[in-house]
Amino acid sequence: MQDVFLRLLFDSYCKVGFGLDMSTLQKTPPAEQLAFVNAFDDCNAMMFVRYVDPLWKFKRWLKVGKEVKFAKDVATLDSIVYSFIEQRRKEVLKENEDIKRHDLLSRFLAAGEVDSERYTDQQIRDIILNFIIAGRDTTALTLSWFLYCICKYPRVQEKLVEELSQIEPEGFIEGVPRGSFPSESQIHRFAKLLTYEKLSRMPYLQACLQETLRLYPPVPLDLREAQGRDVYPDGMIVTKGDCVVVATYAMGRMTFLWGEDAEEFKPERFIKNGICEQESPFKFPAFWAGPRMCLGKDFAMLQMKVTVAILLSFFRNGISSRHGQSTYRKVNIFSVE
Ligand code: HEM
Repeated sequence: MQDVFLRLLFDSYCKVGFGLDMSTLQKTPPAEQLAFVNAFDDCNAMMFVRYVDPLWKFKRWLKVGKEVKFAKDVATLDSIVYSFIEQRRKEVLKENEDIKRHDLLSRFLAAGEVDSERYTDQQIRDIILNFIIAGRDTTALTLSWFLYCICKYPRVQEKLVEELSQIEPEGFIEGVPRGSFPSESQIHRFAKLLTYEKLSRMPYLQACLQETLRLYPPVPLDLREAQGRDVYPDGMIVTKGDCVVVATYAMGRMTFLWGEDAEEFKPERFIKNGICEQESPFKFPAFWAGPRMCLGKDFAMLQMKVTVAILLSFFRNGISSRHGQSTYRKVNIFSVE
């Protein structure tokens, strides 16, 4: 499922970022799209290699090893992204209402029209790629761990499905033959019911996602370099240039923060009086805390809620009933060893 989520999120963020249908969820995506996603993934992996290889600059200068492939991948990304930018610039210049798009790229370019020196193509490339890098893997990994958790804890899955049944209390799935997959149009019809307001009124769904992020944060460690001397509340001294690591993964499992059941997947810990409470980001820093917090937090939560609502409303892991009778398709696609 992780691969499917990565593709889903890639398509989704490319749509929002560039206004493009990447179609990587298809069995055979178009060649240009495939070249883009492969170059994107390889560049991402190379960033980590550079992080741990102190000789990477030397290798780049010598044009040897992985640096050769990296340079090619960057060239592939550049040529594709710059052609998107050029295409959109032409559209924005036409000022034709019919083709006015709402993707980030068109918005940046339109803003640049007001003040033509505002963004260079390179800046726009970096903003859009950064948006996809920041959003795709984090959201896809959280969704993958979420599925793992609800398969491991069927009680939670059952409770969540019950909450999700409010979306369409009339039984949207009636008419779908038992044991068969719903059609695309049935899924689309259901997806249209998922308004922001409806999803905001689902405390258990929010709590399940928060609980997943507590136990399996997709950014498990975060680093900062101290700009000056500081003394921490426990007396530890940090001097200028020290590297400070915030271990978000470990923090999510600390019993003094979360209680003796810290290791347990228990969304109820966030629910108080029927409302899902937001923890202080300094206790729960999955999206970081302080001035450089994640800018895409609300967007990511919404994207995950929509995905979960659709998946769990149509596909479940061996749970049989809603209101006593199975009105959901019982398709065992999610199972945990
Ligand atoms: C579950 C999903 C996500 C998680 C857990 C997450 C987590 C984080 C974390 C921990 C940081 C701080 C990184 C650092 O400064 O070292 C961060 C920053 C950021 N995130 Fe996210 N993120 C998620 C989704 C997204 C999405 C969907 C977007 C964009 C649509 C996004 C955009 C950003 C941006 C632009 C920053 C940099 C903010 C700044 O430096 O001022 N994130 N995110």
